[in-house]
Amino acid sequence: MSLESVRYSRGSLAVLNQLLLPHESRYEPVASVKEAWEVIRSMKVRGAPAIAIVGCLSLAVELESNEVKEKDQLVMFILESLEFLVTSRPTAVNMAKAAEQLSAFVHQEAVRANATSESIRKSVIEWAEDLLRKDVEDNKKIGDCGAQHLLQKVPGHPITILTHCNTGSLATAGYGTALGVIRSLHSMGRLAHVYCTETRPYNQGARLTAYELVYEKIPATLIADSMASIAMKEKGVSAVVVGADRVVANGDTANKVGTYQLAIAAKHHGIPFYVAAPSTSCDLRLADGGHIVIEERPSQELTDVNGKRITAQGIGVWNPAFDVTPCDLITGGIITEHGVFSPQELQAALTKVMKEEGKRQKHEA
Ligand SMILES: CSC[C@H]1O[C@H](OP(=O)(O)O)[C@H](O)[C@@H]1O
Repeated sequence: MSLESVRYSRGSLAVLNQLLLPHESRYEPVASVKEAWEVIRSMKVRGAPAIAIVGCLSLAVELESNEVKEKDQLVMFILESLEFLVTSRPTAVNMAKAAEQLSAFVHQEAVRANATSESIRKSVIEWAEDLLRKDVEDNKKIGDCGAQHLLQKVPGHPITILTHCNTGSLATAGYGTALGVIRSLHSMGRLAHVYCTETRPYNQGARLTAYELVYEKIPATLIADSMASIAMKEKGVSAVVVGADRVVANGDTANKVGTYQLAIAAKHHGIPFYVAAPSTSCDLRLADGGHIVIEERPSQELTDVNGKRITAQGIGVWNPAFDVTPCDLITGGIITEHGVFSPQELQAALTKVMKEEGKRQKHEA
């Protein structure tokens, strides 16, 4: 069994088919951008960071294996491929952000003196490989920084966490975001227990998070989504920590559907509510959550269980894959690889980091 969402070496990419977990651990090859689009759309691969990583690595694999194109043709192929990958799923920002950054990078590379098809092809492959490496580094920083923050701010140790959906190694390149905080607390010996919600209708919690927690022998209990409020009331939950698909400028956060009601329940019980997200999941171009496109998925995900219909024909179905938690309900803060910020602090903090990063890159160029 494995917890790696992707297996990559230059010229070769395989993804763990998460639709089969926890019963079967099957890696499926992805040899092209088109195949990546399919595995993302079908949710064989899911999770905001993992979507961007698989998308960009699929381009790298296709560039590695195809004959080298003429320079202008190559640039056009790369730009069109990235544009296509962004259409696979609209709510998580990571793929769109990576596509925008990689497109700008390709334009820069293409106008360098002595730029060739080969130099462009190689630099794009290396960019995609850097994304994979950096995600694991970011997640470990999120985990440790979030754990330290919780130990300082949250009363009552060891700590009990309630989390939603799957934000672990199966949603990222490894370690995870909210589940990264849980991993870090566990490795410090300061985690009492985890309550993970089943997360209907895809069951990321029941099928994926429970699998990760059992795999690493982290003490945890699975609850139905409907049990979250009573768990907060009766199970000594110290904090709620969830992931994110898109955190916008004012701190409003799109995450798996059901997150919004967890934040409302946490507020009612006086339990701090945290979002754990890398800066790659932050979109400062959107002022507030009202601008986030919410993906609606096929009705069969609600009407069927294991391929068998459980509801009457003719019933209407609404299946939004995400909801938006307003920033005022994110009472604990937003845990990033750069530190923990209140929703009000986030935009200035990330803008400062981006400026410093820009200066560093200019200095290195
Ligand atoms: C590491 S954040 C993962 C994030 O993505 C999940 O959505 P999906 O399973 O539909 O891709 C969920 O919202 C998680 O919080």
